[in-house]
Amino acid sequence: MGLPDGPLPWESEDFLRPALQDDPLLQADPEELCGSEEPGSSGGSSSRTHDALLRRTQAAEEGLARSLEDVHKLKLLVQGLFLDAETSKSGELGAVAKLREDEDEAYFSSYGHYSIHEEMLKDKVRTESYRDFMYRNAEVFRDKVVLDVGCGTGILSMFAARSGAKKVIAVDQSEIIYQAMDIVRSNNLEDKITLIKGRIEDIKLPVEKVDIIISEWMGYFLLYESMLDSVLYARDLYLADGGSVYPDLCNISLVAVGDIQKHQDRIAFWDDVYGFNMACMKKAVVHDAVAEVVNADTLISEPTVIQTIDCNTVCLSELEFTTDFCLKILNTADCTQSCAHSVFNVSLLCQVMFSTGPQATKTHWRQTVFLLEKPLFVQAGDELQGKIVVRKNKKDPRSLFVTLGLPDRKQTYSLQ
Ligand SMILES: C[S@@+](CC[C@H](N)C(=O)[O-])C[C@H]1O[C@@H](n2cnc3c(N)ncnc32)[C@H](O)[C@@H]1O
Repeated sequence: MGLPDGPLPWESEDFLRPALQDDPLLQADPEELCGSEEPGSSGGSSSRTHDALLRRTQAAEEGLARSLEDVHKLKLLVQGLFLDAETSKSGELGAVAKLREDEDEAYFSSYGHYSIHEEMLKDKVRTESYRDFMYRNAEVFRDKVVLDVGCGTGILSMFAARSGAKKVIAVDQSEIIYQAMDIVRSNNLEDKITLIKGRIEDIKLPVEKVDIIISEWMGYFLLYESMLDSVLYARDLYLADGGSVYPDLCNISLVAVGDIQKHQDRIAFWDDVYGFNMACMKKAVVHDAVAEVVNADTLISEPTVIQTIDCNTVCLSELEFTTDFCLKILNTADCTQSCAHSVFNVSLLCQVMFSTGPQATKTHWRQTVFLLEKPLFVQAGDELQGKIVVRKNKKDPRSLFVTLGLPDRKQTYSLQ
């Protein structure tokens, strides 16, 4: 897959101009439309704004109707403004929330199959960390209303219920929720856990506010899948003052790796494949970030944190970032790749944390490897300076582009 090449049609001003140039409301500053209302308030001006926007959408549909597709894009834009106005504390609406159902279908159908849930449930580091933090902090959950964003089989909801939550609302868009309904009944927790099928961005919860949001939203390289966007959406709309999102603190670290064997397997391999030169394939190979287990013996630097996320305060824009880093080299070697991993932390009374790093117990996330096209010679004691840029793919906001700048090179990788 190539790099993003310019804005989508509805992102360009030219697309909007013919439709909107005479419409003062749609030309208004988005901040004016958002006003200063609290998220979730059913105050008049947001719904008025919504009505007015809808009226204008209808007019736009009648007047414009360049094609059904154009009208759909316009509706999306208006819907985006409406949601901004009514729901988002920060005034931001993530690209994931704006995805059409058909654009996001493959994502949710992948979660409909039992096997992905089996893999996650069998990842003891992950699942036991969630269990331990809820069971050991039962006083935090007692009599609370809890929202589980993306409940899957319902495992986190059931941990929360067993920890004494008064009510748990479990939401998932994928078909796995039908299994969760059976699972919850089989464990006699139907009085406590309410399951709702739908995207958190599309449904209305049966309560105005929740005390706690739990979610297992973490993807490869922490941010792949962009599911954190959905958790932040839920936080801004439903979390009561003084409420908490768990896990709360996460970070992404980078470390240098010297693994010539792995490099040859993936790069030099193409020079001679059964006697044929396939070197042109290298260009494709080096742009793919790969999730794999890195042998801890091949690490040649100290890890360095490139991003810290506090789920209670982070805003959407911070999920794309640029960070300068410095890797302290410990061993003289050819640096063949860098690898990223995450640490998840739940800073409660009884703190629980786990790492997906190469030196920790293996998890289903493994590590994310960024292979260097050509190895880079480094010596013990060197400080390898670099810059990392993380951006969502505009054409597919659940996937990411990561650009790694090192002293004499720059490479962009895609995570998809
Ligand atoms: C990583 S799985 C976690 C499942 C479960 N919580 C667990 O810990 O085993 C994420 C789940 O969130 C669901 N999900 C992702 N984004 C969602 C959204 N915006 N609305 C509703 N469900 C969502 C997916 O369908 C998937 O089942």
